[in-house]
Amino acid sequence: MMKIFADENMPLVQAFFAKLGEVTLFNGRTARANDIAEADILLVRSVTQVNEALLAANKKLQFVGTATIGMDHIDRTYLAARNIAFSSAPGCNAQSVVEYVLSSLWCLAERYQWQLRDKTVGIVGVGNIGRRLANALTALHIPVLLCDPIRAKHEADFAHTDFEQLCQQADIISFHTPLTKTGLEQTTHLLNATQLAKLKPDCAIINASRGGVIDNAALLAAQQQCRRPLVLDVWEHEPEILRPLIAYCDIATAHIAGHSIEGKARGTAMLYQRCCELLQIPESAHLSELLPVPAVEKLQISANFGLPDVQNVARMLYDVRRDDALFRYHIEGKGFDWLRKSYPARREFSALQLVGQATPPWLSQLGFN
Ligand SMILES: NC(=O)C1=CN([C@@H]2O[C@H](COP(=O)(O)OP(=O)(O)OC[C@H]3O[C@@H](n4cnc5c(N)ncnc54)[C@H](O)[C@@H]3O)[C@@H](O)[C@H]2O)C=CC1
Ligand SMILES: O=C(O)C(=O)[C@H](O)COP(=O)(O)O
Repeated sequence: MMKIFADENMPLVQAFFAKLGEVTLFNGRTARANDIAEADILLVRSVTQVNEALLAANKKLQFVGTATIGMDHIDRTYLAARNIAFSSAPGCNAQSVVEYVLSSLWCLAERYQWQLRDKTVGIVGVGNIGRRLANALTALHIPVLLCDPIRAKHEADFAHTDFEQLCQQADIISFHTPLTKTGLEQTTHLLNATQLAKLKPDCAIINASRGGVIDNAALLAAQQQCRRPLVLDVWEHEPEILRPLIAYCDIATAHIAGHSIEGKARGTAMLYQRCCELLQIPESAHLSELLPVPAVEKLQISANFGLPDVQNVARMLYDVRRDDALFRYHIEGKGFDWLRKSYPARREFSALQLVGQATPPWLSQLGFN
């Protein structure tokens, strides 16, 4: 019987994988080689470094899956050398991150009395998340600048703004790149002391990508010099983050931007589908049948429903201030990993059906059903 080892924080892993083999759960942050030496299939999330140190003792491993978008914790070169099949879950929680950013923008606009339509949002990294965010902001009539040099190289019609220019022009910058450490477009410390000095004095920074995309020490120094609006979901050296930085954040959260129920569950479902393909067996479990029924399924809207109302409806589903309050209350005591493991349920906009005579088309651009 197949031995499947899965991170204990993967939702629905028994529901999906129990028919494929014997499922054993493990602590993703502390897992060592002996813990998973018997695995035929290894399913992880972002906190497990999958490399030779972890896998050298396991000679039978056939497949590694990460139920995440980011892959910076996976040594893909080593897996290829061992001829171990690999899959991530591209886009699984992209909408969840977009809704995190939208909630943060509405929170900042309220706090600083901004009119978001008067602000230009620079999106750095325009893949699954960045493009969805750009669509949503456009639906809200918020101007955007797009920075993605890799897409610019391959897509003649991509409206690229280079990073230097974006830093000088944007009123708000949101990062959505992978964390890469090599290559011409590497993103480690993409926002460093030099670039920070070039931002508009009140340019807001939002990071829900990876902590290392921003030099956190330089960010702290810059904030101490001249405090700007700041939203951090990801931090360098998680879970041992730079604690003094928290006081300089408007919103501080524990790497939970992608943690909607749908976002995490889609990750498990995508790995299940990939395993079924590899094992050449038909899928017998389906996400639509396994997601819990939302507390609020439908909302009747009238012809008067407009953009100001969407913020109120969105806040009913998710208000990032909840996560910020939890973070500040528990970070010193129960800590970063506890905050992630015990993350309260959060449903995506798609869980709510807005019913009306003529629902505005921009609602679907925001992710509503
Ligand atoms: N905070 C959280 O909970 C979550 C964080 N993430 C992070 O967000 C990242 C992005 O996610 P997706 O949009 O789904 O990935 P994606 O791979 O679809 O898009 C990333 C985009 O960044 C671009 N890029 C790479 N290097 C760049 C550079 N130097 N400057 C500008 N653009 C660059 C790529 O060309 C690509 O279009 C993930 O790699 C992951 O690290 C993803 C999900 C949840
Ligand atoms: O998908 C990604 O990439 C993320 O950053 C996930 O939100 C990470 O979630 P965990 O695997 O750390 O629970």
